[in-house]
Amino acid sequence: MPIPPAILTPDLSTPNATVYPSPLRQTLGQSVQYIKTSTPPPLNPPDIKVPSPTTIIEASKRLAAWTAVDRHVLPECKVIGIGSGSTVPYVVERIVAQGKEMNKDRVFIPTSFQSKELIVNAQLLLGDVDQYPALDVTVDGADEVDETLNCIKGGGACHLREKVLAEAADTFIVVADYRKNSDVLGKNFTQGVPIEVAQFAYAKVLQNVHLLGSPNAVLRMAKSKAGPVVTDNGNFVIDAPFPEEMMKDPYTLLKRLKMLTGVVEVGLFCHMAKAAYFGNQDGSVTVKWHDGRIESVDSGSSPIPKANENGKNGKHHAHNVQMRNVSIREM
Ligand SMILES: O=C[C@H](O)[C@H](O)[C@H](O)COP(=O)(O)O
Repeated sequence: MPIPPAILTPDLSTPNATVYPSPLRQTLGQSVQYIKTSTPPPLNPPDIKVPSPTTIIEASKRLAAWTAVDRHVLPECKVIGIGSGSTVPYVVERIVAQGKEMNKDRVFIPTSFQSKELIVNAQLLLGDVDQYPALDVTVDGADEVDETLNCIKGGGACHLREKVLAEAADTFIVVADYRKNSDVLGKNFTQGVPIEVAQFAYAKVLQNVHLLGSPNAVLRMAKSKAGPVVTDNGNFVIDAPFPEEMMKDPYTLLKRLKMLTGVVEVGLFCHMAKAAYFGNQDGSVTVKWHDGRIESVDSGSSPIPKANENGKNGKHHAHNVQMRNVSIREM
């Protein structure tokens, strides 16, 4: 996929609250507020050919990733966590598009072998959390996100390092396509909560996870290798589907799972994300904020980004894809 050559310095203003206070839905004891934002930065996506279901999903991922990078990977962000999964390449793509000058004094911390490769291949400076235990921002994908920004992560078995970098960052941002936008975890991502376990302890942990309410929990097996998946940390992964009632309170479930001896990390990320960006089929981006606000960023009617006119001298110029003013709508 071509990296857009433009060096963009978008209008990186944060959402500018014209707040509509009517309490439409309760989340975390707060009312949902639908907000109107200032004109969001234009996107400048490269050409994508004829839409097919796959490219619509990919376009949705890209829209989410680019919008999130434009808003949260700001010039002052110098230590940046790079998540894992199929949405994160678009995050790196957009960061690269901010230009060499912007990136020359930044360091990028990977959450996996995959994201290390992305950083190295993009010729960005690779760092380690050993050297940089405090990050400005981490941007990562998710398998599912609920109403209050709890996430299931670890579909790619990367959730231990991802959680470390999510926690270490001042700002943790999630990017995903519309399929991940959910009200209760486990509805869309049905394979279960990923639980990284020490190899030695897996059978005992599995037994305990069954007793804890997930009788169908299994050890994750590799696809092109005989035997189980082994994480970047040399551990195994258990996938544990829990009943909806338990998934409605993921924080309690997280605490119970973490108490099991042999569990290294659980792929439930509770109360961590500041915002989650979902690219939609219609070309809009839904942004769920940690305080319950839901924003809809309309980038035009087509789900497939059109060709662009590149910016010059680090400034924005006209783009064919202009994100219109944010519309307010109930969801
Ligand atoms: O272990 C993998 C990570 O948690 C990913 O961020 C997650 O699985 C989402 O990946 P994708 O963007 O490919 O759906």
